[in-house]
Amino acid sequence: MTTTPALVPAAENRSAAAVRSLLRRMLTDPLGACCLAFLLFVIFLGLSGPWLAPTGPNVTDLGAVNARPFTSGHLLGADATGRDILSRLMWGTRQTLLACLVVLVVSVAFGVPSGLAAGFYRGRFEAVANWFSDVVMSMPGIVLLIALYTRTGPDIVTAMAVFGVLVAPTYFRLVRSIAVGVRNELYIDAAKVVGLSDLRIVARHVLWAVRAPIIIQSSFILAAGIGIEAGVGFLGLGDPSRPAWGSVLQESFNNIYDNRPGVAGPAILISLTILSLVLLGNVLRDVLQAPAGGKAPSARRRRELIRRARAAAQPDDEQRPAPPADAVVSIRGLRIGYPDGGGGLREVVHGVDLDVRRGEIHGLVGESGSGKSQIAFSTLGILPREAVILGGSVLLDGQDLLASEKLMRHARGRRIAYIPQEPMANLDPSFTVGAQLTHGLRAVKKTTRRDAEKELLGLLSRVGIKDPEHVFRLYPHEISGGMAQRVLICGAVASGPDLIVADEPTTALDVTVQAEVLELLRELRDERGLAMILVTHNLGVVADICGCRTSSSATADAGAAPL
Ligand SMILES: Nc1ncnc2c1ncn2[C@@H]1O[C@H](COP(=O)(O)OP(=O)(O)OP(=O)(O)O)[C@@H](O)[C@H]1O
Repeated sequence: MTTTPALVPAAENRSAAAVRSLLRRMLTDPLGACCLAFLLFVIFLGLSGPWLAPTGPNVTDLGAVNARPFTSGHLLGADATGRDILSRLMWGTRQTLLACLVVLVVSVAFGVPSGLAAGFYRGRFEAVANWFSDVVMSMPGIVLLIALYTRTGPDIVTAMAVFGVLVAPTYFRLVRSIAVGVRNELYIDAAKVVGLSDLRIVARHVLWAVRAPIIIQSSFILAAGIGIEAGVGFLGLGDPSRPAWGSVLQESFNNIYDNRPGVAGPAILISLTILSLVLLGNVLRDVLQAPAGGKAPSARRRRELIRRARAAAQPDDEQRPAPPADAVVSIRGLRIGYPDGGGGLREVVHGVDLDVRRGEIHGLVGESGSGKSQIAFSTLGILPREAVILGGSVLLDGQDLLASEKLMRHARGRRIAYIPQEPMANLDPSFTVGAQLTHGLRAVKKTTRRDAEKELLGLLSRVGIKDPEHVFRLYPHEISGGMAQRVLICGAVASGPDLIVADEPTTALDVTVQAEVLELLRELRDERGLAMILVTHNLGVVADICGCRTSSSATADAGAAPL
């Protein structure tokens, strides 16, 4: 017995659901819906041309020579030989769409596989492919197309295939740069370790990562294809026996002194199609590259969600104990939710009360996903954009930080500091340790650079960094994880905060360094009378550093397990 067959329909359902969700999000965007509707109309125009066009593409009506738009029987007018412009545009739509499709297929066929191979394998292939791409990009497209005309005659498909080769480097560069990043991800190493071939890894993981940028880029390439096809036709390089948008525009333009409004039909159609494709590309970018957590709700929607959540709250939810006088920070009735993607809200923190006193390290424990980080982030005002604070307060000196962005900004870094989980990821690799610490301190404290450096060197030594002058000049990649965490602790305490929020500060460190860092935190608490919120999974850490004073009120989504 195997469960594999059951997984296939599930995966298919998931991708069908993803496509449906993408379409829904595009259609709910008014701009996306309008662009899509217009492009569907253009496709309909092309497909229905032979049946719905008022006349054939080359039928002349000598009575209608240079007829203006809205003349009877000629909605968009007629050209100098009496051919109906609307009919020629409808017949020509197929030729134009075919030309765009050729550009797209050729450029994707050349650009995407070469970009994937160059980004994934790098080395000599990448160097050669880069060189080719640079050479191709430096070629003057229109001049090449004119030169081609002299050899092949009016062959729009060949001309657009050549244009496809000329724009292939845009895909190559895009795909290569993404593939270079993806190949270093740990899941690629994991895929190699389980024995997947390079081809399967590229097809399954790398191609998946580049799919959204390729789709977005394609709409811009299609727009460029229409422009180039129109340009080629306009220069008279198209096939005179087959109408296309560019050649219809050229005929109308040649006749502009006799029938000025006649240019309007083809010009508007070409412009609107290019505009729709470009705008659709922008909408696709917004939809496909929206943050994983989803879109932040609008202010109106946010108010509505808060109103509904408050209406649904139990009456005793609002009756909270008054904050004790000696608390540095008090959280009361904190409730946080996230839009669930179906118009509702998923509440992840359900009414948390918490007081932290001076000199107290308050352990915040709970199983993964129970909302510990959400509570910590809300005291710092750094919740994700899509988070909705449904109720409650974070009181510092009796003032609610959640009620005023100005208060929160002022408190953050000065009164409340943060020690993160991943020390390396929180240091900018482009700047030295000293530059980052000095910049951070001078952002919250009026002091000269020299004084700031002096103070920071003393603090670095205090947090256990040997030879602080040397470390001050090093870049983050030149120090160890434990040293990086000490540097961040130094940065956090430098401004003399009242409260430190430490989000799993020892998780990324090895056991010996963990113990040293915890000891350091305890010493700093004792020396400076700091209050601390310590988010952790590690009950040993809690027992060691927090004594018996741990939160018993973090009742969040997945069922916190307070001590
Ligand atoms: N940006 C987001 N969008 C939607 N839901 C989110 C987002 N961030 C967090 N959540 C949800 O909020 C809940 C609490 O997350 P949080 O990160 O606070 O958990 P945690 O207790 O800190 O977990 P861990 O110990 O694993 O870090 C989780 O169910 C999570 O799925």
